[in-house]
Amino acid sequence: MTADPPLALDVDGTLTRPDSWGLDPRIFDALRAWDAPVVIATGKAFPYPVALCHFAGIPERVVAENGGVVYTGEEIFVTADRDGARAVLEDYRAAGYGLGWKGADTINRWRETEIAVAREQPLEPLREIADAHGLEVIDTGYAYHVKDPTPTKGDGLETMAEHVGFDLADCVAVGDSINDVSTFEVVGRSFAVSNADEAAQAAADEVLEAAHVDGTLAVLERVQGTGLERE
Ligand SMILES: O=C(O)COP(=O)(O)O
Ligand SMILES: [Mg+2]
Repeated sequence: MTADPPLALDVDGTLTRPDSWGLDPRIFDALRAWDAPVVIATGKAFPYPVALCHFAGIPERVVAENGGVVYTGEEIFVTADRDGARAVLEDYRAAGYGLGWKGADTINRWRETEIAVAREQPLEPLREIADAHGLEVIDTGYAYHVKDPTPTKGDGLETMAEHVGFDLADCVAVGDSINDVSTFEVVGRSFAVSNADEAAQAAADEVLEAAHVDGTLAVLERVQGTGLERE
């Protein structure tokens, strides 16, 4: 029997609706029907992709916080610490800036290894301060992430593949931004949705014609049943 290939899917810009914010509901059935490991690889804090898997009714296999936290469904790996990002935030605040999130900042509340800053905040001083602390700022198009240059989503995916027991050469990835480049570098087949940023488009094996979840659903249709032969 031919199986489906393992998947590594980004969330924002990749599983979301083209016209507005939030997941496109069509993705739930597609993920649930998938006959191979599905890894949600995101820059979002750990609980978000766990909840996505939970409500989609699929095993919880997540690479969160751009690789800082990996949950294989059995074991949690936290491979970065947050002290550096905290120090950057302190200096950024001392310079008169802030995180920029409204309400109780649920974006960062459960984040364990990095800090996300709203994109309305000034980027240059954040970059300068992060640089002075040996950290980087990546702009996903949804937030500025203050993080260690490693681990990356790709590193997290390697941990996942090793523990779940699939081959990354068989894995298909879809993403939309610079934080997906490391994913694209470690998988067998990579696709950037048409709304992807320059870095993701350049790194992907193929840039799709369709945007957001329409692009992702088109990939799923195309690669379904193209995994390894199984007994
Ligand atoms: O958290 C972000 O900024 C983007 O999230 P994503 O990696 O799922 O697209
Ligand atoms: Mg994204």
